[in-house]
Amino acid sequence: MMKYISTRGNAPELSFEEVLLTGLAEDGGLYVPKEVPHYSLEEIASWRDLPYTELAHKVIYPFVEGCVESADLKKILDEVYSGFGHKAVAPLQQIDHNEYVLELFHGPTLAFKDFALQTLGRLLDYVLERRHEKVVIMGATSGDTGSAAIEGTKACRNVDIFILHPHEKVSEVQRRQMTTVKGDNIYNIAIKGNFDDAQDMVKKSFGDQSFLRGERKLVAVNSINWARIMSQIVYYFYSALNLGGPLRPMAYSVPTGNFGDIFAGYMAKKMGLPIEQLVIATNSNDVLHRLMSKNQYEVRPLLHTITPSMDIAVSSNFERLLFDLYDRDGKALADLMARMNAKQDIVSLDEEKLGKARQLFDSYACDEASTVETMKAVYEETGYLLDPHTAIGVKAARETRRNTSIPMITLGTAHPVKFEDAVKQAGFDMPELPHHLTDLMEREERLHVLPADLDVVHEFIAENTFK
Ligand SMILES: Cc1ncc(COP(=O)(O)O)c(C=O)c1O
Ligand SMILES: N[C@@H](CCOP(=O)(O)O)C(=O)O
Repeated sequence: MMKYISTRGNAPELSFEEVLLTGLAEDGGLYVPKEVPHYSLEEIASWRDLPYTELAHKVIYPFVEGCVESADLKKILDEVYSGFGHKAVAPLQQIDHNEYVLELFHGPTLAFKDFALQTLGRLLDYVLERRHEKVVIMGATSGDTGSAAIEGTKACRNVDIFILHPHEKVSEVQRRQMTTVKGDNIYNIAIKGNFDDAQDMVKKSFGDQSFLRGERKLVAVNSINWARIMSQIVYYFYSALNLGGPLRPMAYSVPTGNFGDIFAGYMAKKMGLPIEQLVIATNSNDVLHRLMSKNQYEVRPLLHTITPSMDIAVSSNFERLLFDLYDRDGKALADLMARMNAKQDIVSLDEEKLGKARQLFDSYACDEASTVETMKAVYEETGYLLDPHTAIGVKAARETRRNTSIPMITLGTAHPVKFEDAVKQAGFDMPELPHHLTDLMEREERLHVLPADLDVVHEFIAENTFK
């Protein structure tokens, strides 16, 4: 059975089931697998003809073995991916010679989050029914995680879900995708603050769960929950196998905020998939690009951009990478994280560790003008409209590419229909909403605007959970 350990080295080892039912570790760290499964090129090559769902089972099962029966996992994955709007689940779109966009927006909420959150919702139901327990979910969103988490868990009988988004800082489609879902167990909280405030409140809540009166566990739906990362690894294998991998290497450019999606790519590489290049593509909230290029970690005030989902300053999953860079030394990492989280000083990494990071990753920060230019350029070249987050990935791919004979795959993280401001700025008409969302703009909304005050939020959650 797979065991999970905390990046800060001072929390109990957990099983998958326990990791699924938590968020941060007791010591404030993030859970990672104690040992990562590794596959030979021959073994990976033998998965070449598998449809997405079967490949997902191959990749995910070792992480959940002992907690989820193989046949039950198969049933869950069949259900999840048969609900996607494209038969290939994650199709590749070619935009130039050896250059591709991996379309990850064919799930119900039109962003890559559906891959993991549809699965996570069903896994939660599976274990909570067995345990006869109810939980409270608290999630922070800069636009996409929220709706995907609500869609993924709305049918769960044993869950109350509270999603915090930054008030007036997500797109209208994103907000409506969250606030129009009907359900007595769904609560949308618009925080008068930014995404980092919301994420900070969620993280602090794991440290002190007294507001749940010892009656409920708190569960995370953000990528601090390992179950999110696990499902996101699959599409790296799927896309590589579709382009001749693992017998030839691939390069990936990943629009990055919380570092979850690109960390999944790093995991795929650790598991044996030949990945030659991983590009961290950021918007003007470029804390990771500044760290990678100048060795200066400095959290600056958050900027509100036309790529709201990437408006994130504290990139949670980077800690999981640092844990590996610091040779899985929990004590060293706890010290480093204390300095990084103090936000008073500019923190530098040990040069040798930074060197390792630079071997693994390139980085690029794309401003709004270049984002819009890239949307226009790719449309002119191919007739294909990118969402602005994906455009950042494409721009970063083109600026940092090391070897043009290796396929470069940008993760297409969302559908452009979610981002009217960017689409209009680039001079395009809005694409139509897909069939299941055609009346989205007429549906009734439900949300609660609250100050960015943790006590007020806890009071609201307790009031509604125990009413
Ligand atoms: C559309 C879109 N692109 C990119 C990202 C960044 O992904 P990550 O936070 O996993 O780095 C997000 C949000 O997380 C997103 O919603
Ligand atoms: N970009 C996300 C922010 C949260 O990231 P997560 O992957 O950790 O859930 C969003 O759109 O909500």
